[in-house]
Amino acid sequence: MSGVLLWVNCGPKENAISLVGFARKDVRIQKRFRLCSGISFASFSSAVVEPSRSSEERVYEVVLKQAALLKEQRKDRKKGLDFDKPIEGDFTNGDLLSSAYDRCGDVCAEYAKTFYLGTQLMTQERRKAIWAIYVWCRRTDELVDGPNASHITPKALDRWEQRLTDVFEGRPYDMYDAALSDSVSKYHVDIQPFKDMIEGMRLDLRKSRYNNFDELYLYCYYVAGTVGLMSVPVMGIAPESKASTESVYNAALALGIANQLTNILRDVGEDARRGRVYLPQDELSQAGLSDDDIFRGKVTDKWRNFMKGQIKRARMFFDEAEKGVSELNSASRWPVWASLLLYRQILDSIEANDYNNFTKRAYVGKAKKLLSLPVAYGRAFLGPQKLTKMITR
Ligand SMILES: CC(C)=CCC/C(C)=C/CC/C(C)=C/CC/C(C)=C/[C@@H]1[C@@H](COP(=O)(O)OP(=O)(O)O)[C@]1(C)CC/C=C(\C)CC/C=C(\C)CCC=C(C)C
Ligand SMILES: [Mn+2]
Repeated sequence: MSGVLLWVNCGPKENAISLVGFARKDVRIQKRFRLCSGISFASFSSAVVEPSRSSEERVYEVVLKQAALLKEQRKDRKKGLDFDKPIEGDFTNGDLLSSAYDRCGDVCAEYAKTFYLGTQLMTQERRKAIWAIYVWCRRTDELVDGPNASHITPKALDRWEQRLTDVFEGRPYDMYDAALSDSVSKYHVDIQPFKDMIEGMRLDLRKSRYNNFDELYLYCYYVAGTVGLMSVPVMGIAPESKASTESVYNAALALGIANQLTNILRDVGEDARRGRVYLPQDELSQAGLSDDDIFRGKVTDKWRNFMKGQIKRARMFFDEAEKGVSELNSASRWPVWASLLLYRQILDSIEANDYNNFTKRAYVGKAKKLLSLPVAYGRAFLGPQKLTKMITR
C-alpha cells in the first residue's frame, strides 16, 4: 500500500489542549442525577458522594477536551474558513483519494442503508468524512463482532490501535484508512474517542458482566458515546447556534449512550446465548432477578417491571440527546434525527412485544421506517413539533 502512503499528506495531530478540570462537574452530575430519578440507582447516587471518580466524571473529562478542540474550529469559522469547501492541491493523487471515499460510501450503503440515505443531505465534504468515520467504526466493531471475532486477542487490538495512530499521523495502510486520515486532518477530530472505542472492544473481550450502571455507562461510552464525539466536529455546529460547544457534545454523547442501551435491551436473548449479560447486576437483583432468569428467558411480571425501568432510562438519554440536534448544522440534522427516531422506536417495539426480548427481536417495520424520514426532515428543518412527537412516540 505504499502508493497510498505517498499521496496522503497530513501532519501529526497533537493533543495540545490540556484537560479542563471539573469546574461544572457538580452541576452536571446533579442534572444527570435528576435525569435518572424515578429509577432506583444505588450506584448512581453513590457516585455523587464517593471520593473516587464515577464513569460519568471520567467521560465528562473527554467531553470537555473534545469541546475545547471544537471551540477552535468554531472560531476558525468566524474567521471565514470554510469547512465545506474541498481543499484543492492537498494531495498528489486526488483521484485515489476520491475513490477511497467512494468505497467508504459503498460500505455505508451496504451496511446502513437508511443512514446512507440520510447523509445525502449533508454537504459533500462532511458526508465523505462521516462515511470514513463510519467505516472505521464498523471495521473496529467487526473485529470483535464479525466472523473472525473468536481469533481476536488483546494483541490484535493493540495492533489496530497502532494502526490508528499511524492513520492520524498521515500514514494510512489502505484506502479506507486514507479517507479517514484525510478527514481527521481536515476537521478538528481528536484521536481520543477512537482510542476509547478500541478500549471498549478490549473490555468486551475480558468482561461479560456489569456490576452496576456506572460500569455499564462506561462501556456504552466506549462503544457508542465515542461515535457521537467523533461525529460532532464533522457535522458541525450551526453558525447561528447559541449553545455551548460542551452542551452539544453532551447531547451527542447522550445519543450514543441511548442507542447502545437500546441495542442492549433489544439483544438480551441473543447476548445471553453468547454467555453475555450487559444488564446491571445490582439492578437485576433489586428486581428479584438473576442471570438464571435471563438464561431461562421467561417473561414474568418481575421482568416486565425491570424492563420498564431500563426503557425509561434509555428514553431519558434520548430526551437529553434531542436537546442538541437542532444546534447542529442544518444539513447534518436530518440523518441524526432519522437515526434517533428509528433507534428510539426499537424501545416501543420491545413494549409491543410485551417485553419478550429473549426470543423476539424488536424491530422497526418498513412503514414506520419510511414515515420516520419525513418526520425527521420536518424536525431538522422546521424544528421539533408536537404533532410529529405524537406520531413517533
Ligand atoms: C448520523 C449518524 C447516525 C452518524 C453516525 C455515523 C457513524 C460514524 C456511525 C458508526 C456506527 C458504528 C458502526 C459503531 C460501531 C460500534 C457499534 C456497532 C455501535 C452500535 C450502533 C448500532 O449499530 P447496529 O444496530 O448495527 O448494531 P449491531 O452491530 O448490529 O449490534 C450503536 C448502537 C451505536 C451507534 C452510535 C451512534 C450512531 C451515535 C450517534 C450520535 C451522533 C451522530 C451525534 C449526533 C449529535 C448530536 C448533537 C445529538
Ligand atoms: Mn455490534
